[in-house]
Amino acid sequence: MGRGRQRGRSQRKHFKESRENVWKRPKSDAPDKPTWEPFLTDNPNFEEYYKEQGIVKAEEWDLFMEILRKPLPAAFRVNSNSQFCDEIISILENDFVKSLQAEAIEGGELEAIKPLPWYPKNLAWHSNFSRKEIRKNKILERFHEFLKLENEVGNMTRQEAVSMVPPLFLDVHPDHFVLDMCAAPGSKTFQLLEIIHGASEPGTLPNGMVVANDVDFQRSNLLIHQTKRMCTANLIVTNHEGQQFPGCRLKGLSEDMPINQLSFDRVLCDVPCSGDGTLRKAPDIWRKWNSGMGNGLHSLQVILAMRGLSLLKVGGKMIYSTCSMNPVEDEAVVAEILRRCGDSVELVDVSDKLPELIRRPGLKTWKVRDKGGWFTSYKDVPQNRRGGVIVSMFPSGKNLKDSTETTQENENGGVQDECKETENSVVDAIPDEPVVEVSDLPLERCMRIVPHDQNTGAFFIAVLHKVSPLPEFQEKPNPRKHSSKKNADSTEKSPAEEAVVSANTEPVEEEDANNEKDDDSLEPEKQTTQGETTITEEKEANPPSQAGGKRKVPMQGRWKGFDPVVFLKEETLIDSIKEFYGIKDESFPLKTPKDVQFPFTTTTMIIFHHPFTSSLQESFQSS
Ligand SMILES: C[S@@+](CC[C@H](N)C(=O)[O-])C[C@H]1O[C@@H](n2cnc3c(N)ncnc32)[C@H](O)[C@@H]1O
Repeated sequence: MGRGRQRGRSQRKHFKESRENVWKRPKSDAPDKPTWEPFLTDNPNFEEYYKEQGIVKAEEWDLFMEILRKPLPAAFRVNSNSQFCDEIISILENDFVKSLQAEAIEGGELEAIKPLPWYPKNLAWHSNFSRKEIRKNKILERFHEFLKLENEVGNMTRQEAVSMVPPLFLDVHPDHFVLDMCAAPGSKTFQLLEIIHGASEPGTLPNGMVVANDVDFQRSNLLIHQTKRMCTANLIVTNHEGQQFPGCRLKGLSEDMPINQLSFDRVLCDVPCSGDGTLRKAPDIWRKWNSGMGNGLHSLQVILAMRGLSLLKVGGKMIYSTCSMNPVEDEAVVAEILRRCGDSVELVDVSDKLPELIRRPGLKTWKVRDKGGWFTSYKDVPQNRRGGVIVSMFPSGKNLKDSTETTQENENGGVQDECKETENSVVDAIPDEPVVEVSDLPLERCMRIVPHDQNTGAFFIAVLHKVSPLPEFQEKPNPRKHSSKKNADSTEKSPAEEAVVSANTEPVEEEDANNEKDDDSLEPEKQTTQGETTITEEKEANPPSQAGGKRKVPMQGRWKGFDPVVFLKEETLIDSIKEFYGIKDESFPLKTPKDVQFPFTTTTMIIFHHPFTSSLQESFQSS
């Protein structure tokens, strides 16, 4: 057994043990025994911040906090492409639900697993059992084993309920080219692949494809691990800074077809964020949270979204989403990209879609906080705070004081006149009162899901439609301006802000947390082939810089992560697989030809796991 695998096991054990103990209270009969304290579920800064932002109505506040402090119910999805999909739903409905209901009636306590009412075709479910209950109850134990096994083979996926929402609003079709810009650990990529494969006949490949990108190569391992359960040939995984994602060229299928610039029908921009929507699942965020976390990510989020829009086809749609409730990471980012894009991008009203999903309209007004205090308008931000607090964080996106001064110099119009001039904002100002900026962009079309709406985590989603090419200067990434390392807007980091590095990523489901292997040797290729289409990078992206704090840069050169191709070397193992699948030598030669290197044969074995064996077999044999 390799060193990497051993280390992985012990990491997993340690991880599990620490997770088990998170909610455990010290036993009164063993006071001297060292035990884990439960995580604090208090943070005065958090409470003050969200009260001030009016994230929920005053009368909802106590319920909001109460639910935030409760552990999150587990949620999972049945893979709609699995050949066992109907069977699995039937087992859930007729076996587990009924047995649990019967037990609940007898014992009066257990709550049965339930489908999520807003997810189509009863494909997504949630259950609300503690680990203790699982250990004590035979049906739950059996259910847990079932879930683990089906998850492993790709028939089911554990995924936080609200994280399932963005792909549902993206309106993906099987022939779409989709870019998932910040994709790891890949739960939404998996959903996108399900849609791409949705209509294809067994043995055929759909025309669409998903390019799943993440800057973090270690998290990309999880992405590969997650998506390989789909057995798809319609996925490319890339390791770029999303804001520098390179322009790609599609090589024509025939000589008379010109080379085309690759643009995407759909883009999912599920950005790194402060992650306070995942507090119920990752309670350590209670301790780390501070308002600087959101401020420090705002600029990166804007440039990621802008690059997504520039890679989007005219007529295409993009989702901007975060698992944060913070308006500086949510509405402020959407407002800024709408301002930058002018009439070329619209915020889509999706209020009639998925009516059973409870959500709230986006905010029109918010404030910005940093160590210096609260600011209602950029004009109030002192010079020495302007490194960390920038103008696009405010509802107007403008430095109203500067404009007002100009207006006042010309005539006595004051702020009200400025208000007329400001296309995208309304400003309520009474002399000597703080200015309250209210965006008049249609931000109510964004949606925010808060935990007490339907016992979930929190999420923010905006659907954008590119109606015409972006203003020319917004179409291309500007390496100088857009490199996150050099981004002056987000340089000021408080010590607690550094904590964002661990909080800004959607937490990985426990089962996914152990996929490391450290002795792999697959060279990443500059050219990737998908079907007959060759995708060539137009240019090398700039050297990767640090995104969103002290993020590790992706490994260049040798692939050091999880190897998606397993090399089988033992003849006996190969023979047993041949026997199991009934593979005949003449139809699919597996023996190593004398003049061919061994990996040729072993790669063939991997392709054999692929459901589209016949078509791949043909192209493989002819190559
Ligand atoms: C919220 S998580 C994405 C969750 C993922 N969409 C899913 O559903 O499984 C954000 C991801 O963005 C990645 N990330 C951070 N900075 C990035 C950048 N500049 N470009 C691309 N990805 C980035 C992180 O590594 C992280 O995996």
